[in-house]
Amino acid sequence: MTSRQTHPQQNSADLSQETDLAIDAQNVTVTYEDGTEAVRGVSLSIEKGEFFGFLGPNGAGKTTTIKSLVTLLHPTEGSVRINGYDTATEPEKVRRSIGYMAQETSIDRELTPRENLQLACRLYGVPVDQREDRIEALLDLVDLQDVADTRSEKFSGGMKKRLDAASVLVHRPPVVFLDEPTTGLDPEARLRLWNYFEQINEKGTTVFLTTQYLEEADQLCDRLSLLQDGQIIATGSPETLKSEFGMDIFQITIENTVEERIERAVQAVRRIDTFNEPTIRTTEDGFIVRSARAREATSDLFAALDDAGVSVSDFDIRSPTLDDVFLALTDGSSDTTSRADTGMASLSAQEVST
Ligand SMILES: Nc1ncnc2c1ncn2[C@@H]1O[C@H](COP(=O)(O)OP(=O)(O)OP(=O)(O)O)[C@@H](O)[C@H]1O
Repeated sequence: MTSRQTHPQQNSADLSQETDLAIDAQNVTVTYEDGTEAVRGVSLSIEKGEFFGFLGPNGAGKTTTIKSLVTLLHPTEGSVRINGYDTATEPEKVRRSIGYMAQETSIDRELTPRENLQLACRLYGVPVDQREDRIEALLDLVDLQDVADTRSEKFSGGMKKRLDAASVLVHRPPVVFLDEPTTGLDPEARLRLWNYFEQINEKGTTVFLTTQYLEEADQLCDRLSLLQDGQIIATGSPETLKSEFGMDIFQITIENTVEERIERAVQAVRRIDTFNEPTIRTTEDGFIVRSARAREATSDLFAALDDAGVSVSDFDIRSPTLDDVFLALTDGSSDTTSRADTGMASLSAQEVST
């Protein structure tokens, strides 16, 4: 996690106007030519130094929003100011004051990491006398010193992403936009990238990160917004969202599992008043109860199961995760909905090397 303190000396002083907000978007709406309403009335007020997550399933509108913020797309409605600059009237100033890591890596595979960073320095107008030091520091940051002079063509997906991350930082932008930077990476590569993002944020850089990974947002972000169908459905710190929307989860495994016995157990649990409108979902070998009062109802639960003649072989009670928040908010807490139905990904999902 991060300090919200900004350290202006770390970033080029002329890249940001006097304002407390790094990102100030009001009522951004994007309708594509074919009529798709990809983003509908999104407003964001992100302070300098924040690590902000923008979270949503495939097609929720994350990339469209990020493109509106980095001047690659004109919103149909609404306004955006980045570092105090208006994206409609001062796009050049916005571009100079940001780093943007797109979903597709933009590195030149024919070039070595050092050459890629030299190229980025030229493109971003980094003063010639500062280039060498910055390149060395960035190669260190992303652990590519050992392969600094090797052509990047055969690099792993994680190495390419690290190089890409370094190349958007050469001009020390006060704000960086990262569009699903860890999608498709293996867990180790993902953890390394998280580490770099945390480091740049600790040095005062505002980070705007889109991700499908709830755990990623939970781990890194000071605050986050959940996006669904182009609209923000909740904003807050991971802790606030979990305490506001997540309910404790009680998972029960019962002995000698047969459908009839599970059903009998569920009926018994439904009659427990203490739970106060719980959501109950059956599993292969038992059931899961979601309730704001799961912990208080523990002894009632065991008594009810005992009365119903059902023996428990295992149980677990846990605090909600952001997955649970998302399920609750998207009305996915019904008996039949699983995480897969939300389209959100988990870090335990199949890893793919790019
Ligand atoms: N150029 C386009 N023309 C028409 N519709 C588009 C265009 N680009 C995206 N869309 C649609 O807009 C919606 C939002 O897409 P967007 O790529 O912003 O979502 P996303 O949350 O970034 O998803 P993903 O994680 O898959 O990249 C989707 O329905 C998508 O099909």
